[in-house]
Amino acid sequence: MHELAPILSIDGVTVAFRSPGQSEDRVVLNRLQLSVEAGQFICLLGPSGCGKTTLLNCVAGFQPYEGNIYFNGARIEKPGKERGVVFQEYALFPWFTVEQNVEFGLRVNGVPPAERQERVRHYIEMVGLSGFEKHYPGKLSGGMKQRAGLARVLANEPGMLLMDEPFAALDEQTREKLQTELLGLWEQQRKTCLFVTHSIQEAVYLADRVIVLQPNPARIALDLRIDLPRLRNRHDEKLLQYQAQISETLREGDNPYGEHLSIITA
Ligand SMILES: Nc1ncnc2c1ncn2[C@@H]1O[C@H](COP(=O)(O)OP(=O)(O)OP(=O)(O)O)[C@@H](O)[C@H]1O
Repeated sequence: MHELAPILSIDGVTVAFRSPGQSEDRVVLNRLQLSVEAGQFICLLGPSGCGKTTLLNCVAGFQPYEGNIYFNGARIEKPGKERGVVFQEYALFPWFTVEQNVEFGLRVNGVPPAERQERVRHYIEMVGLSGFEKHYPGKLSGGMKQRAGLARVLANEPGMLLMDEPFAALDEQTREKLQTELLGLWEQQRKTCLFVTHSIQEAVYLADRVIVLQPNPARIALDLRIDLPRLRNRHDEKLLQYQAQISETLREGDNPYGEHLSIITA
């Protein structure tokens, strides 16, 4: 049978850090392997400090690593506009309006003015911020800031979205709303997503595939396909079974630092 070539191939990736005052490196990622097919929505879950952000940063091109990461066949060496990163803290310029924030990356990337304007309009509308173009981030709610942050990244039309706990700073109601909106956007474009979260519920609601990492160094303890159509019912029995399976894996984890208590299970 013909196998789809992965769009993202993480092959033997190792990252070690030297903490201040320590004489030895701490290996956070050790020869990690992961293949992601185009269009897949992957959630990375694991105890605090296990290396989720480090892995995402390697794929974003922010973090040097040993081994190989290929995106669309090219080795990742530095950040690139084909990989859009959405952070928890919105990463908006406070002195720019919403539309100026969305336009900024397009200017930097030399997109011609007419196309820039059209893309700004299109993506602001897509995230539901039409009417707020002239507003400054300081005047927006957390959910609206994250919508603006998403529009800013989507406007660059990246091939993949890298999201590091993008909804963690939001209240529960807003978070759930944005999760559903994100899936709406994802259904339209089917971009490959790598999404870091602490929330098991968020992971099973969003993902095609949940990757559970265990720490010291990070290893894949569970690679779980979430085989349910979207939009999912958050109380669906099968969804709750997936949640229980993930909780169980996290409990079984060997975690001498006891940091897994930060995982949100309920
Ligand atoms: N630049 C750095 N220098 C030294 N140590 C680092 C650096 N970046 C990360 N680390 C360490 O690497 C480990 C993994 O960090 P990372 O942020 O990737 O974990 P995480 O799983 O994303 O954690 P969290 O869920 O709390 O965000 C942690 O022990 C962290 O302290």
